[in-house]
Amino acid sequence: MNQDELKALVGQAALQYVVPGEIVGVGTGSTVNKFIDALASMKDRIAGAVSSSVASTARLQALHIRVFDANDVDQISVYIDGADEIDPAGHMIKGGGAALTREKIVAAQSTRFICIADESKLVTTLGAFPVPVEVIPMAARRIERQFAAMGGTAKVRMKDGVPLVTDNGQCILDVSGLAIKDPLAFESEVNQWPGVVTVGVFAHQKAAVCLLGTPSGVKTLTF
Ligand SMILES: O=C[C@H](O)[C@H](O)[C@H](O)COP(=O)(O)O
Repeated sequence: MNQDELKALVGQAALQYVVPGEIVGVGTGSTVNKFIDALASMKDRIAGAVSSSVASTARLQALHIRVFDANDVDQISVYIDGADEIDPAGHMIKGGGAALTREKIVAAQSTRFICIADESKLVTTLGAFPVPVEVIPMAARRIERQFAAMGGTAKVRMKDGVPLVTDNGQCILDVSGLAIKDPLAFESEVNQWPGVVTVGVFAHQKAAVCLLGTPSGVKTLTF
């Protein structure tokens, strides 16, 4: 099975966590796209979705799945999203698709985070994947220096030759060279730096379950 097929496998498997009659929280990315496509098969049995990005909203709406504004919804039972890395405790790095801020908002609004990923995303220690951090552009240089003091190298994410602009009108720093041994402490610290909108370490909103796509099928990890 190739990586795309593994993503489709977990996207389909995530349907078992969707609560009929309710609104489901929907993440962003290539694995979530598989979930959204699978969700279309039960669109008449759910109330709709709260989406974490412009891209996921467009895909949901194209499949005639109703998308609610997060402000119009109270608690969500289940949030389904992918990850760039997940550790054995369910802490994750997210934001490879630049959607980390809205993802963290919808995850915070949800009771259970169900992570869907192919097995390449499971790591012992977070940090081999550069940590995405959404920042206010005028603070980017200062935040780069703060990461340098920690031993990391931060680079502004580019798209088509110019700094990428997120759905929230901000930019992304990708920080390499960090081995994140204490994800909770790391997330708390970076969150306090002026100009940081969201750090792409999800330790306070970690996964409750991870559906991991492997060549021998879906492996379920619970945390
Ligand atoms: O901003 C994007 C998200 O955090 C994605 O969920 C993450 O990058 C994983 O994406 P993919 O499923 O495409 O590997």
